[in-house]
Amino acid sequence: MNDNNNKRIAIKIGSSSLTSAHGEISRRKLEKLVDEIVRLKDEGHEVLLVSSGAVAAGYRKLGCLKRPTALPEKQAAASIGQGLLIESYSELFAAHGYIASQILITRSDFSDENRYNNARNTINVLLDRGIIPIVNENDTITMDFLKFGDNDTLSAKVAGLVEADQLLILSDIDGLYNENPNENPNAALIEKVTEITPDIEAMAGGAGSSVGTGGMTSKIDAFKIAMASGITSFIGKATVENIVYDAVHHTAQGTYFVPNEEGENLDRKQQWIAFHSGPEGEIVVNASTVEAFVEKQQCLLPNGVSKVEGDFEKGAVVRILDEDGNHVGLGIVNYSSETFRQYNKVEKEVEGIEQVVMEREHFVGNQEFSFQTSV
Ligand SMILES: Nc1ncnc2c1ncn2[C@@H]1O[C@H](COP(=O)(O)OP(=O)(O)O)[C@@H](O)[C@H]1O
Ligand SMILES: N[C@@H](CCC(=O)OP(=O)(O)O)C(=O)O
Repeated sequence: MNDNNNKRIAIKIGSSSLTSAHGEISRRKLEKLVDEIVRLKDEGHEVLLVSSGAVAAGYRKLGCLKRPTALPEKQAAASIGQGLLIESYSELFAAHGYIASQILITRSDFSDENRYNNARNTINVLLDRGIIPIVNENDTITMDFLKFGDNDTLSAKVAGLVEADQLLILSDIDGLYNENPNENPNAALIEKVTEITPDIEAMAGGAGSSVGTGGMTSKIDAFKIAMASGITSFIGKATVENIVYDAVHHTAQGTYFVPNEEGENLDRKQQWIAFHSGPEGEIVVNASTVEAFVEKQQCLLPNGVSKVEGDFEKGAVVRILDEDGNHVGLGIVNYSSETFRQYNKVEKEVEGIEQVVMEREHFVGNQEFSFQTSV
């Protein structure tokens, strides 16, 4: 085992891998996964869980016969199920001498950079002290349009936040198939992906069970985020014996997503810009600026900005477009929209406007991350 390379492991477990078909926690499924996670802990790994299952574990006790679809019922079910889930995890880990902790987050916690960094500090303290943090979206209080929406992309974002060495997504399927296996029983398993191309995206379909949420589509979105953050990830079947241990050691059946070493490796600030910030406006830049700034990595100068959309302050994240409206990237601007407008109006001479519109380390090129946001 290579301890140094695989020290910090993030594991996402889907609803169907934790609950029975009748809307209850499956003690047997949970016990099996906890036992395998304990084996990693005993080997010295730090482990963070992103666990789904709050709605699936709670709807029956709320009096619903199947997983509710209306928001208030789902939120009420999550309020019951989340407590039960954490209680079960805590008991099972405690039997092996480990402590579990609960972290519930909403998208707005991450869109504020200070709160984002604060979450990281908290999780790092827990991991450093051997605790197993268990993350879920705060389903009970989050409105649909403010949601991360699925725990697949949430797990990749949290893995990036804490600089995990690996992300394992455990599901009810043993990997990515070249077609949705629900629709084509002859679909073939893909063992390794080094780049998420449109062909790979086209393979992914929706959820397979009545409790699953994002299906393979949100998992591919998650792997895109993980790869852009330089994290190797895996998807495999939660019920397979020793899946956790074997996946960490790259011997499990499933699909591994391995980032290209020369590819993008967004640091934490760039991850925040790309996945969490939410741009506040747009700047349109001319063709020679796209070439100079993006391709040749030169400075982005004020006279390259031909148009500004929206109202934003200095320090805001903005979307950069070319003059044909194509997305060029996202980044933090050194001037407000007001200053840009004045500069363009007053013959390019505004006091205080200096040379650089955006620092390179505050720019993320070319990636459009548009994910679904409803559970
Ligand atoms: N190309 C594909 N390869 C594998 N599974 C796929 C594919 N397209 C769609 N799926 C479906 O995605 C399901 C897993 O997602 P989901 O039901 O959301 O599970 P979870 O609760 O673990 O997140 C699989 O059971 C399968 O039915
Ligand atoms: N946050 C929700 C689960 C959202 C989700 O992504 O579910 P799943 O597709 O089962 O991983 C819950 O705990 O019920």
